[in-house]
Amino acid sequence: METTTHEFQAETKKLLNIVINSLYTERDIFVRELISNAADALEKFRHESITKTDVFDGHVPLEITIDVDEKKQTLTITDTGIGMTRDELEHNLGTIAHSGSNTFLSELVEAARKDISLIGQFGVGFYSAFMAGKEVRVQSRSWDGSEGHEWVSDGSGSFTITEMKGLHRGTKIIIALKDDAKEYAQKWKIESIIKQYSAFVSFPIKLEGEVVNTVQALWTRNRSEITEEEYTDFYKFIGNATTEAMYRLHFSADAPLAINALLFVPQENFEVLGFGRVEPGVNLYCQRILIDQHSENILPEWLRFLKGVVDSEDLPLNISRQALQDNALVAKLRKVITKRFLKYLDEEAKKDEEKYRKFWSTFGLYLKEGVTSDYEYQKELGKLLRFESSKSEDGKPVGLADYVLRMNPDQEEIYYINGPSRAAIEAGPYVEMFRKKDIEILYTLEPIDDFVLSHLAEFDGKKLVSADRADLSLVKDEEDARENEVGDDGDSLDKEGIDALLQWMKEELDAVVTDVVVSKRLVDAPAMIVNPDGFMTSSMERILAASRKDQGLMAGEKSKKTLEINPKNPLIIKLAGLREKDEKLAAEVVKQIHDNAMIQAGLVVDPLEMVERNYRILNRVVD
Ligand SMILES: Nc1ncnc2c1ncn2[C@@H]1O[C@H](COP(=O)(O)OP(=O)(O)OP(=O)(O)O)[C@@H](O)[C@H]1O
Repeated sequence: METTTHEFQAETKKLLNIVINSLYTERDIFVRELISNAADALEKFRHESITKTDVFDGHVPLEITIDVDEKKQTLTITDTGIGMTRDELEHNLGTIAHSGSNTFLSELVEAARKDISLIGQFGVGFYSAFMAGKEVRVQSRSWDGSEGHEWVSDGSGSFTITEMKGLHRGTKIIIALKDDAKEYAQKWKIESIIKQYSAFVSFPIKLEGEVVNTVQALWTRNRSEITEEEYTDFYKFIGNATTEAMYRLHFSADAPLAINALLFVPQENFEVLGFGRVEPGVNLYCQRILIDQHSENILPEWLRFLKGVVDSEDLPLNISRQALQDNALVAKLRKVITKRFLKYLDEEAKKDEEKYRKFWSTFGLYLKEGVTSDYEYQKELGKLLRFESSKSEDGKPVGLADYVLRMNPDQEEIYYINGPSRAAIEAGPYVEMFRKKDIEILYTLEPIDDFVLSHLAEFDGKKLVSADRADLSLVKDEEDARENEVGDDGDSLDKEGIDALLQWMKEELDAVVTDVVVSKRLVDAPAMIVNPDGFMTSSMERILAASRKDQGLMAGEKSKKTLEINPKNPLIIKLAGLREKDEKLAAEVVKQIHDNAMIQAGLVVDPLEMVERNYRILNRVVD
């Protein structure tokens, strides 16, 4: 019979190399990977056979069989699943099927370097067979009934495929074990791995003729009958996790939709650990039959960190994966489950804020992503956001609902200001008036925060307002206004002096500001930059400029700012005097004040020009 020889794809060779040489401490997972592939193949077959009648070997029971042979040192895993045609064998077991295989690989290398045990979370897939096998044979026959084939490789660089007659539907994997992997030919060893990793596989696993797993869908059982241990074991199984989950939500509903959902929040955020974007971790079932693994449809993208299952009897069993995407029922399910989960988080936060804070620091970024990308859940998400504030303890962010409770009776808006750190914000000009009037202000310390709050726009009927807005309504009452206005107490400038100074400063700064005005808000600082348009905050502007630069785009038109000055500040008072004596130097000082205020706003100035000017001023000082 004709045998063809094929080279592994370059990426596959790399992967094989890693699998064989660096993952040996995590060897046990290869059993889990092969069982999970077998279960996938069975699920696929079950799903397909619902709609098709002409399936090959239709009478064969759906199960996984495992046999060990201590004498021959082999381990054999057989499934009666969907099987593979010749082409599928060549393609699926010769290349890396994952999308973006190269990124996957580099992440894998990265993970191997960091913490080998984390790699188990990703699933190395079929190739993990070579962790323990010196040779792997895959005999497979597709459910379409075409002739079966055998695939053979020692994992070094190539594989062969030969036609093989008389096979049943499904796949048999025969692993000739390496000398140092003999233990995998022992029944107890395999049994303990199955108990640890594969207890919840939804098909019988027969080890040497004996069923060793409980084939029951945990999520369909009554909550009160499920033990903590069972939940944890199930989470470990479904999330490939080694620890228990941070949060768990198990809920059922009958109307308007029949839903059974079991969702887990992991302990770690793998995206920030440097593993790239995580795949969605929730599987969609209909009456216990898997119809969409790692479903992208059942939850919004920003909940991709969740693990678990959703089962709904209302879904048509024969729905194709493509049809799921724009199925109205799936959209409804998504909405119900998402809202329920967000409500659950809010309840948990109320019960144990400390624990929720841990969740927030690990997964808060996803919820922020939700606010900026999904209008539908903004109200629910708003309650879950946390920020540091002028009234929060360092490192203990507060929620918007708490802020609202503490608001002054006459306060109508919720204020926030962006900055690189609590210390930097508190030393800056924007919080001065808030401090003086004892009004709480939120500190947005992350680049994305201002986008989040501007998308949210309001909370509990109160507008969210950045404190770098020009038209801040904070100084409303006349008293304040008067207090901050120019007095004639000799310490400050008179009205004419001020007007003249403003006029002149405006001329000097004409190219960079829209206006120079007397501030009603500054208490100590000489000046600050505010945004006249009130839409973009300085932080948002900085980030957009940086991202344009990253993308190699031309810098956008810079929006012009307004400079507010404090006529009670000694520097400003003396500036008027200096102007009379040495207008040239005074003009340099004006420009420097502007640049300083820009820097405090987190905005970019021309460093070359600014440093040169700074030296010119210093030279005069030391003269
Ligand atoms: N027992 C099997 N029966 C049928 N097809 C299989 C079997 N094992 C593997 N395959 C096919 O080979 C492909 C590659 O398997 P591999 O385990 O490397 O990746 P995967 O299963 O797609 O990804 P992951 O393991 O990360 O879930 C699978 O997608 C599947 O199409």
